[in-house]
Order: sequence, then C-alpha cells, then structure tokens
Amino acid sequence: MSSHDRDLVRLEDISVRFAREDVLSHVSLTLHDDCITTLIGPNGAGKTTLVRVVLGLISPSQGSLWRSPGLRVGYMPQKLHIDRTMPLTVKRFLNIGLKPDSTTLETTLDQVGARHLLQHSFHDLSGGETQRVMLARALLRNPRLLVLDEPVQGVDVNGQTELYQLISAIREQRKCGILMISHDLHLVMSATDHVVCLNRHICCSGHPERVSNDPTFIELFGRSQAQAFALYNHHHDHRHDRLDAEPELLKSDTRQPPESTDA
Ligand SMILES: Nc1ncnc2c1ncn2[C@@H]1O[C@H](COP(=O)(O)OP(=O)(O)OP(=O)(O)O)[C@@H](O)[C@H]1O
Repeated sequence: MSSHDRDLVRLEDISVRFAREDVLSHVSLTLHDDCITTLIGPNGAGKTTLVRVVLGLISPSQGSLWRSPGLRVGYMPQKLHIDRTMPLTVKRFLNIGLKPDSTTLETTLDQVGARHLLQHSFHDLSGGETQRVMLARALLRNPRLLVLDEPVQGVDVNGQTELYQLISAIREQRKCGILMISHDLHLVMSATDHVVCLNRHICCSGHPERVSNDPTFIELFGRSQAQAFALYNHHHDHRHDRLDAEPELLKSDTRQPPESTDA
C-alpha cells in the first residue's frame, strides 16, 4: 500500500475569507487513516472554520481540497441545541436520521461506555455522558474519518482524561482517521500523533513534543502550557530507580497527565 492510499483528505494552500478578512491563510494539511490529528489554537484562530472546510460545509476562497471518494465522515459538533421541552430519550436521539439496527446501536453504545443510558432522557445527561452519546452518534455512521470539535467541552478533568483515552481506543479498534479540536495540548498528548497549531495560518505542526518546544507555540499559549507539557513529558521520558523496580507501577503512571488544566 502506498502512503497516499492512507490519505483521507488533502488540503492544499487553502484560504478562507469572510467579509474581506482572511480567517485562514495558505493552510495545507493531510489527514490519514489510523492517525489522530489535533488542531490547537487560541479563540478565533480558525479551527472550526478549518473543520468546516474538511466537512465540505464551507468552500475555500482559494486552494484545493481532495477527499477520498466515498469517504464516510462522523462528526461530533461543539454544541447541539435541542429544545428541552421535546421529550427525547438517548435511543430516540440516536435514531434521528440514522435508524441503526439494535445490535449496531448496542455495540456502539458499549464501545463508548453508555449502553446503560439508552432509555435515559437526553436532556438529563451529565456533561461526560452527553459527550459519549454524541460520540456514539458520530460512530454510528461507521466513519473512516471522525471529526470531533472540542470533544471534552463541559466535562470535568477526570472525565476529560477518560474521554481522550476512549478516543485513543476507538482509533486503535477502528483504525479510522481522527481530526479533533482541543485547547489542552498536555491533556491530548497521549491521544495525538500529529498536532497542528493554528492562528489563522499554520504556526507550527508535527509531533506533539516538537510543537510544544516550538517558539511560536510558547508565544501563543505562554509558558504555562509548555511547562504543563514538560511535566507530562517527564512521566514519559524517564525511568526512575524506584519505578524501575516496580514495572507495573510505571506502566500505570505513564498514562497520567498532570492535574492542572490551565490553558
Ligand atoms: N460565517 C462566518 N462569517 C463571518 N465570520 C465568521 C464566520 N465563521 C467564523 N467567522 C469568524 O472567523 C474567525 C474564526 O472563527 P472560528 O470559529 O473558526 O475560530 P475557532 O478557532 O474555532 O474559535 P474558538 O476556539 O473560539 O471556537 C472568528 O473571528 C469568527 O468570528
């Protein structure tokens, strides 16, 4: 298989202009099977706009976009506005426009740890439960590309770590490509192969470690993110004498990001 066979989407020199203002300038990016790409950047950096270009919801003002023929995309939006007065169980929510058979529905809910929520009211779910159900909905399309716009929004810190672990597991099992937007590089570290740091253009990109050391990343996010990353990295890069004697302890320790979530 040539490396191009793994390509799902290729953006070449894309620019997007709204009201005579460039929101994206000269962005080139390739998304692959079995690869998690994370978009980070400050508010208004153009992350959602870039996602909307990938989804085909916005036509770029300049540049070219190639999508693998017949590409199935599962999309989890940042926000969903549903009228609370409308009674809506999780089962009904997952059936809207999709009509999965019951086995697929239950298997998918199992995968995201939400099968027990099937008959619950969608409106009464916690932040983490809502995100899991939304993820299930995106997965019901059996996507080759999964697009997640801030998947841990409204979820507490422990829940965020669990959700990122779940996203990693989904990629492992399904070998799909994943494009996600996040504000917390140190939290997504273990769930990311490729980071794109965006501020209306691509400031830097590559392996998370490389990006976190890039001066443009430090300039955009400040030292606190870079230091949080360094602390996280410390868990990964070192073998301490005490832990060398306790390999099981090391194994569980390496998956833990730092407590802080400050941006
Ligand atoms: N349809 C539109 N028309 C005009 N301006 C738009 C439109 N969509 C987005 N913008 C502007 O483009 C800029 C980038 O918006 P975008 O939502 O892509 O940023 P973002 O990086 O996702 O931000 P955030 O992190 O706050 O969600 C913002 O200044 C926004 O106001």
